[in-house]
Amino acid sequence: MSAPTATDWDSIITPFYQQGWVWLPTFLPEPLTSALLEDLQQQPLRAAGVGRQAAHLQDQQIRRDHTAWLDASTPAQQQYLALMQQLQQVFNQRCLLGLFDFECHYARYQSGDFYQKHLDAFQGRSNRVLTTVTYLNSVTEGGALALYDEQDQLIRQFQPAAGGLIVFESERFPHEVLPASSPRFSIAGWFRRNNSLNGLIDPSR
Ligand SMILES: O=C(O)CCC(=O)C(=O)O
Ligand SMILES: [Fe+2]
Repeated sequence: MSAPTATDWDSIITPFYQQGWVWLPTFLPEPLTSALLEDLQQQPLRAAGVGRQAAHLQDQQIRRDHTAWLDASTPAQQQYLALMQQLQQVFNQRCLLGLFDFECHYARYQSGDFYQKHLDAFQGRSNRVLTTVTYLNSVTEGGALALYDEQDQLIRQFQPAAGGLIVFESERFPHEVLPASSPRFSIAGWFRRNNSLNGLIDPSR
């Protein structure tokens, strides 16, 4: 697997610095995208929860995807996590974000599945700094990611493209997954800061 060159990192950092998000339709090399998709299909996926306390039925009104956390247990996962570690270093060196670690899960949306508009982090209540979503297959209809600004105005809808990556500031951009009309596979992840949360447990898992 070849990592992006120095100039490629520029094409990530410059737009991110200007707008707080960046969309890279061809981030992952094709062999790694296929290996990850195959790996996802071996994993026991479970109905995703929104919060620890939320009841399952309530969760289902908000999101319908099935997920499995990556734990570096396969070569594909190791390669992906190594690449994201490089990305973490670049963000830390160039944007001084103080990112401390990365967690991510596979997600499968089947036809009709969605994730209602939400923020991945609430100010002061989470140590999630950056959200990343890597798409493992291309979807031509339905299943777009809609990204909104701080005034709740639509910025853009992104149609999942195999190997594509979006990165955005977790506290700043509400977003939603529009109902899928065919299977949609991705890896959603979060770069985190090592905050002390005054006894609050980070609500990520
Ligand atoms: O899959 C996507 O495009 C976004 C998923 C998402 O918002 C999340 O898992 O928090
Ligand atoms: Fe999200």
